[in-house]
Amino acid sequence: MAEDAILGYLATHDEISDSGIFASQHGLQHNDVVNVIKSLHGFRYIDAEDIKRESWVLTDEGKKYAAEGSPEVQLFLAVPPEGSISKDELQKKLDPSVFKIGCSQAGKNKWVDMGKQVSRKVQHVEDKVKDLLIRIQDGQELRKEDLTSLKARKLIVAQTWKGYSVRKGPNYAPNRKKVATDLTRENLQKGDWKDLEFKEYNFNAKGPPAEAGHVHPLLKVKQQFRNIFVQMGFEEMPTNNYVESSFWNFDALFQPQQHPARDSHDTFFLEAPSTTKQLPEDYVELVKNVHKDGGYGSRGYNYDWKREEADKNLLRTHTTAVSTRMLYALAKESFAPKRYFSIDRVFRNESVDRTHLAEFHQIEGLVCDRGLTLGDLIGVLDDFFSRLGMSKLKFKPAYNPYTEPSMEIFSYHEGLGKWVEIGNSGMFRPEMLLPMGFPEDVCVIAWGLSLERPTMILNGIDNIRDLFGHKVDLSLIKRNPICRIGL
Ligand SMILES: N[C@@H](Cc1ccccc1)C(=O)O
Repeated sequence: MAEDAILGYLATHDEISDSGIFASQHGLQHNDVVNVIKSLHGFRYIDAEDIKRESWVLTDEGKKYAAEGSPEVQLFLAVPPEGSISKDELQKKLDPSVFKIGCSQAGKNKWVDMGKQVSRKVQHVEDKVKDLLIRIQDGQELRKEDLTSLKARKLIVAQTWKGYSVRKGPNYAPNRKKVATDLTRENLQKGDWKDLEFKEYNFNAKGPPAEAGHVHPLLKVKQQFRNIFVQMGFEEMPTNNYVESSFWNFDALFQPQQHPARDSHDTFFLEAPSTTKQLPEDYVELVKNVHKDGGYGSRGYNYDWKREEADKNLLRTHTTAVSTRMLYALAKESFAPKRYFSIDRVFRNESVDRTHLAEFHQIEGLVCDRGLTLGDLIGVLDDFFSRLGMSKLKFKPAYNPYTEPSMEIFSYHEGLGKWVEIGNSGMFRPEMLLPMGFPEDVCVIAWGLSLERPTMILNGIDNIRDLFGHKVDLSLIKRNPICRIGL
């Protein structure tokens, strides 16, 4: 509207001399007119020059007197027309500031006699100050000396008014050409892109301000787990790389090479580089022997262990590969009890559905000490999960190639009214620990769970794709302000 008015006016006039007057003549808001002027000026439709005017506005005190009368008149009216009033009486009738200012101004004006008793010297007064203030409110011009006295009494302040004078610019046209902001499929199909004028990028434009910091629920829950581990005296393990060799992911864990998990149906193998460059040769030899022939009181698997299988690179399928490397390093030092945890990404060649993704996060904890028992494992798990608010636990015997005994962990889900599997656990086998070089009486209890599952339960999410990956529900992130991460 303002744009049509400005361009239309310039079609028949040389100049808009004052944007403020133009706005009020055309029934427009001056702000809108200014915005349009800036935009048209940017595209050189018009030339614009700043104009400034000083104007006067009432201070809060000034506004009060314009409404209620000046203090001197309020004081005068409080003095009886005949006789007198004691100063104390008079003070009680007025506001403290009105009394103070009123006394001095009315005294100066010679309206009243000020002593212990106050009496009128004149019968009528005019409230000149109030009249002047009202005239300023109405936008009228005042004499210089009146302005000076109101300013001295801090009843008015100067305000600079800014506006523009406007003339036609080099690109002037009575209507602004519509500039395209996007190149659409239709533009390409119709071929009209050739005639389109595109809006230039504004690299100085600022994006909408973020309302607050937000954190992804997975990160938040990850931090909660971290806090629990740290409270229980666990140290975080370095989580290494996503690419791992089959050796560290499987062989070192006494997982036989024919195990179905080592199939490409279950595991992502790397094409390039397809094999690892380096393995600790002495240790590889010990691992090979325990698979083939056993030892350390074990009969082994009695199969033809192949180095090529161990060399194959893959995307690690569990964070137990992280624990394995850590334990191997630990076994080289003189023994001291340890508690470790890791939370990081793992990959499995699974078909993706509401509850499964091909990549997810695992949380893994382990305790390494002399003479640990299954009771210690159950006790640690009980402590760990009750800190998460899951105090009803059930354990079910299970099988893992690297743990014996092994237990699946179930928790009673009040909302669903049933037991749900929340993790897997066990005591690492001697076939895994002894080739690393641990003393025979050292035991390692360990457990692992997914990060996504408790996050989904805690956030009431029933489709994992809303939580993780390229289809993530962004409003979910917005509902998780960063201040609650508890860092
Ligand atoms: N690695 C197991 C979890 C686990 C960790 C440690 C001990 C036992 C089990 C899994 O991926 O499910």
